[in-house]
Amino acid sequence: MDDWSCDANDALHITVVQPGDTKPKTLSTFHPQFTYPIFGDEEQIFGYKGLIIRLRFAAHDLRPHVHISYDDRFKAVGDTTATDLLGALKPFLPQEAFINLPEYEKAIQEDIDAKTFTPPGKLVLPYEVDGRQYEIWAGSLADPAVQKLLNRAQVLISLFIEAGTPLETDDPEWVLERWTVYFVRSYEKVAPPTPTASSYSIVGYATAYRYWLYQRDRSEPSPVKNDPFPPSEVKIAQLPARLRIAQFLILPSHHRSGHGTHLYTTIHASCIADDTIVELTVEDPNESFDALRDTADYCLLQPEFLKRGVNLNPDPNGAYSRKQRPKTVPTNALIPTDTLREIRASFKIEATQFAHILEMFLLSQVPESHRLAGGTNLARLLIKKHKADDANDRRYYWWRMLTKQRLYKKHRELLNELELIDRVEKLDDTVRNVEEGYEITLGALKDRLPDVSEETPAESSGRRDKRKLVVEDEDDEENEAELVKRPKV
Ligand SMILES: CC(=O)SCCNC(=O)CCNC(=O)[C@H](O)C(C)(C)COP(=O)(O)OP(=O)(O)OC[C@H]1O[C@@H](n2cnc3c(N)ncnc32)[C@H](O)[C@@H]1OP(=O)(O)O
Repeated sequence: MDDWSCDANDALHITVVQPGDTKPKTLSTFHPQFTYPIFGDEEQIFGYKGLIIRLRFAAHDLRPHVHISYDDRFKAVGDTTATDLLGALKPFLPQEAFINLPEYEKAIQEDIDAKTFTPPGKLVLPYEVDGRQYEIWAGSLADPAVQKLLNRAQVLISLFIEAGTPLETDDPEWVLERWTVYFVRSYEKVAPPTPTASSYSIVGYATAYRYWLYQRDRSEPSPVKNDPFPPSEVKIAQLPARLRIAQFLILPSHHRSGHGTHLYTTIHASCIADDTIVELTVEDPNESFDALRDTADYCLLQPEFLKRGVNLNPDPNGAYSRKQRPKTVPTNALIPTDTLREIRASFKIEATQFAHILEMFLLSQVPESHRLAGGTNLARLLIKKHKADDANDRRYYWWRMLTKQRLYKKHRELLNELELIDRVEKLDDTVRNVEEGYEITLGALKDRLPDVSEETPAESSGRRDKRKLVVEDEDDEENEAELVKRPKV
């Protein structure tokens, strides 16, 4: 029976086409990353030999088509039958994808609107990569032209984003506006292959929606009303909101050329320019998106941190000269918390993401020879702690304490279920994993940014306020088990 089974990811070919001299020509072909939403968890198709499911998209307007071919098909034996391919594909593709191939090819070759096609919405950013021109356009999902394109593109979400789900595009207009589905697509402007062809070709797209930010003035009594929602005088799209990136996709043929970064920074720039948006968030980012976002946010924030002299104070509240280590992590004396709050608010970066970028930056300010990556003697540091002779060793000590403080606060419930010794060990392992993840990102950024890690750190502003709580104490500096490698913690 195995002979009749094949890997669904291999069988599915996604092809981007343009009109050619006599019939459509292929611009790029690639396989999906996931087919489990369509063909089940095993991602296997039963009952075909030499199966090819070709999913074509017109390069400019994504007109879709699916074509199935195979050498042989399993003849049913009892209840055992070949996978119903059309039945599996139909819920994921627009009806228009199921016309016959000659009809589709004719539509591509003779598309009289192609020449004048421009992506719906507004041009937000033209840019160039390796001498080729690209553009990012943005439009509201309430625009029917945007809806049409999104409906055609959405199958790609199931095929490339784990647990990604298509958006509902037939919601009432006020919902579509609320999601302000801030929709960004990136198009490559290519020389048209025929006089009537479009010069646009898709590279990727992203959607983002406005998440209403509840800000109640607690001095006012709460007015409970039973009026219809939304009230007619309220424009949902103008209420204070977080912008949340929901789907984000660059086609495999264009990976690692900076398009994802252009798309992300364009969305981020639009947030900064929009007074109604308070911060940018991301829905369930995966590891590669996190890598992209970390590098992009770091490039954005690093110059600001340097300009504002952000660094760790190696001697908070004179701790170095005292015998007793402070009982709590003296956050306000270690880092300029007011300045950082201001930077975070003006760059509209979500709190945990900001903490990651800040930790990464503060780590980079400790010369590498004083960090784990440079082989620093951690055992000795854990004995000397805040009294280490070298200011950079103390800076690194306090970096670990600050990072542990955040991790402890975030995972307090989980950690408090553990015995003290296990808790300490777990936290220590976690901070180590976080540090390793930061070192990977800092390494990836080396070519893009000037290396500032060996610079003399500025002394802190010496604020004295204390903050409650923190990591247990850290005679416990033996830390903890895992909360995962390269964890987003
Ligand atoms: C909210 C969500 O939708 S989460 C889901 C995100 N989307 C997907 O996973 C769909 C499939 N994948 C993709 O669409 C793309 O791989 C993306 C969007 C994740 C990345 O897009 P790209 O255009 O390749 O990113 P870009 O070229 O701008 O990369 C910028 C940096 O991010 C990091 N990066 C990007 N992709 C990866 C990866 N797969 N692994 C590790 N690091 C990565 C690298 O540091 C890279 O810089 P470098 O190439 O100089 O090393």
